[in-house]
Amino acid sequence: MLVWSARRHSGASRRARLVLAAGAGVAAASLVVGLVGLVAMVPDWSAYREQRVTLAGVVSIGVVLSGVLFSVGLLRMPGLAGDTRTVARHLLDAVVVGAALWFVGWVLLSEPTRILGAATPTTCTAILLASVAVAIVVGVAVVAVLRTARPRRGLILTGAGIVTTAVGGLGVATGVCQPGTAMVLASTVAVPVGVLVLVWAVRFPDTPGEPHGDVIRRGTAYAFLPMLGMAASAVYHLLLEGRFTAPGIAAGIAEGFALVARQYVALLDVRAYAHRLAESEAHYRDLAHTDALTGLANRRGLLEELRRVHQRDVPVVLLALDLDGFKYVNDMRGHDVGDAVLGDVGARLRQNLRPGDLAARLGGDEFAVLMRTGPAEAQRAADRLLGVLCRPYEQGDGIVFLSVSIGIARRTGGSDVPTLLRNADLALRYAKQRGKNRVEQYDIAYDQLLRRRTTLEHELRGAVERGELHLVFQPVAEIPAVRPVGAEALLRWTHPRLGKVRPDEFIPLAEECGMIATLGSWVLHQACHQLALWRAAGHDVWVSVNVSPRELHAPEYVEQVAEALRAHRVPSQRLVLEVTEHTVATDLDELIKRLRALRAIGVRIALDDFGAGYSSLGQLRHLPIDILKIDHSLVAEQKSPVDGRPDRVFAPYVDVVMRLGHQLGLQVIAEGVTNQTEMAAVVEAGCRFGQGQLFGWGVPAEHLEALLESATSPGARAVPAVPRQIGGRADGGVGAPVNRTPDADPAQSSHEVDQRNPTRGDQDVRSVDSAREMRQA
Ligand SMILES: Nc1nc2c(ncn2[C@@H]2O[C@H](COP(=O)(O)OP(=O)(O)OP(=O)(O)O)[C@@H](O)[C@H]2O)c(=O)[nH]1
Repeated sequence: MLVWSARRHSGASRRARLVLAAGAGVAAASLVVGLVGLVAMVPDWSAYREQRVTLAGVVSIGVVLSGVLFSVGLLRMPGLAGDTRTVARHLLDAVVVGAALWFVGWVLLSEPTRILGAATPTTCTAILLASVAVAIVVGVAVVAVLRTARPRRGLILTGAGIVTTAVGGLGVATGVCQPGTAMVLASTVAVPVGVLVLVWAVRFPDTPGEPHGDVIRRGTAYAFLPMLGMAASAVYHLLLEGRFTAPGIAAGIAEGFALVARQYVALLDVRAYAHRLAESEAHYRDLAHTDALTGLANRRGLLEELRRVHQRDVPVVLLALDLDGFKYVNDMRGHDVGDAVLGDVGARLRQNLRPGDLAARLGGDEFAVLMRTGPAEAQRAADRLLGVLCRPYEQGDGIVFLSVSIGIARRTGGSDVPTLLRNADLALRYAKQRGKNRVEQYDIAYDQLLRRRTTLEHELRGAVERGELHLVFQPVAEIPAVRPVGAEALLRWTHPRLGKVRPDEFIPLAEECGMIATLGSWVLHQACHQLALWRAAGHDVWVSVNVSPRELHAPEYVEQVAEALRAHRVPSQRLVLEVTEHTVATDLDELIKRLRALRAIGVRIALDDFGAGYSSLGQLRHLPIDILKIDHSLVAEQKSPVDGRPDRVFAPYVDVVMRLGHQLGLQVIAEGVTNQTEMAAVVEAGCRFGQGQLFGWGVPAEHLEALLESATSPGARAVPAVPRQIGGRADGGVGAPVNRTPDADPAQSSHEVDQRNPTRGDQDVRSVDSAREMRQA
């Protein structure tokens, strides 16, 4: 039956059940032998003393054999069976339990307790062996049940069946030795009951379980129970003045050895566990120091290596690398291609390392190479890496072209790890600033430069709220009458600690750090506010404001301008927005769209710095503008090519631009007019408006108002030329390109401006009211 039921299982489970079936078969056979003997001897049972001893021996052998098979079968059950050490562990546990049980049994059966009294089988020594086998079987069953994960109903039943069968077998062997037949008869019932329970247990599914278990979760506290049982029964035995004979001592020795062996196996388990722990720790440490995408070290790995080399007295150079424009690879080709390129970069770095150097990916498209060498060799290595990393990257559906910027910093006397990292990063930033695709060595001068930039960027963020910004206005004059008709609003920043900050320093910075829109909006409102005040005072003037490419790029800019005009109630024609040729060069279609929208609300558009070199004449034809401002470089005084006389009026480019402007229906303003000769030249070329040193620098609003008043008062004279101030001027219009006026001077104080303030003149001054009037003029 058992064999048949075992076939319902497969693999290890089937094999285990077949062994159990063999055990049950042997147990049944010994039962049959016992019964046959019983039947043969029962008429004169007590007379067959010797034959019964032999029969008890035969049955005991059957019990031992079936006990071994039961133990093996149980230990091979799924959920228990594992490697040799697992089996050894279970077996030793079973011996610990079994030896304790046997010892307790020995105490109870031996003198003086003798619970079986006269029925004690003292003559059949073979039973001793069977009892040991049964004790071990019970131990194995207890351990199997305790060690198997739930649900374990099937295993509990299997254990119960095995124990019942084994105990039944022992009962038969013991009963055969006794003068009466009661015990044999009672025990013969136990064996088939046990086998039936075994058959019943097969109906339950195999238990799952983890034979190896976790050394942390696997407890050995249960071992106290058998020890306590043993100790209590030993004390009890001593108290009754019992003697410890050889079997009792043997059981004690077996228990002791089993416990020691079990501890040894536990120690091996702990050692193996500690080894696994150390291995996984090393693995995770490696992972924690490795970049998953490239397999290079990550930032933590680099830092650890830096700290390590920092303790040694060797030359150390750190290369900081950053791919140029990498975000476009992601944007255009997708993140997967971006990842593949980063992987290739890692591989190229690895292939080009010198022995002992370390490459790392610090994150994103930032890499670093730590070299144990001097700066000259590092420079050569960096140049080589620049070439290697700039080679095309073949990526499935096409080639990716990239360049890289590299900063080099070397460890100097007292510099620590953070300083080395920071210096390499500064050198990298400098390489980026200087146009990318290049190598730069760290220099203290960049450091100061970048520190100042960082300070300025930080301070600029609160400059509007702290009221550190103000506008100055540079007059635009009608020429040759030299009558102010407009003013260009220029932004100035005076910081309480840093003093006056040059516009050509802070405006590009505002562009880069995304503050230009905030500054531009502030300038627009201030300029409109001032325009409203001047108009309320009866001055017929317009104001121009410089607009950055970034502002023009924003779709909401047109609405912002309209809102500013509404808020300050100024006619839109009085506002001129100056865009630079640089803006034109970036995104012409977008620019045209935005300029058209601005003109649609009545605002006039001036193209600043025309001729400085960005836009083509073809583009000019498409640009919806009203005013051309000729760059100062075209206005600058030139000698006549005919006779070389400096006093001879000659402005060929102004002449050309004037014709072009008039052809296109534009007004033209000559910028950077510094003296009478230049004014005469631009007037002769047909230009009627000028701006520059000759007509005044950027002055506070009240000074420009005084200028306007002087121009409109009866008997007013032409505005006198203003002497060039110390240090020149800075054209601080928002969005103005850097260094577009060589004579820039941000340090201009209101005091200086006061001194230069034009006196009221007697020139016949007319007002220019609108673009139409400008055109007529
Ligand atoms: N594919 C990929 N992209 C990443 C990963 N980590 C960061 N990035 C992207 O890498 C880009 C890094 O861009 P930046 O270095 O700021 O800019 P850049 O385009 O390289 O420009 P510059 O450095 O100024 O030349 C960003 O677009 C990030 O989103 C990554 O693991 N995989």
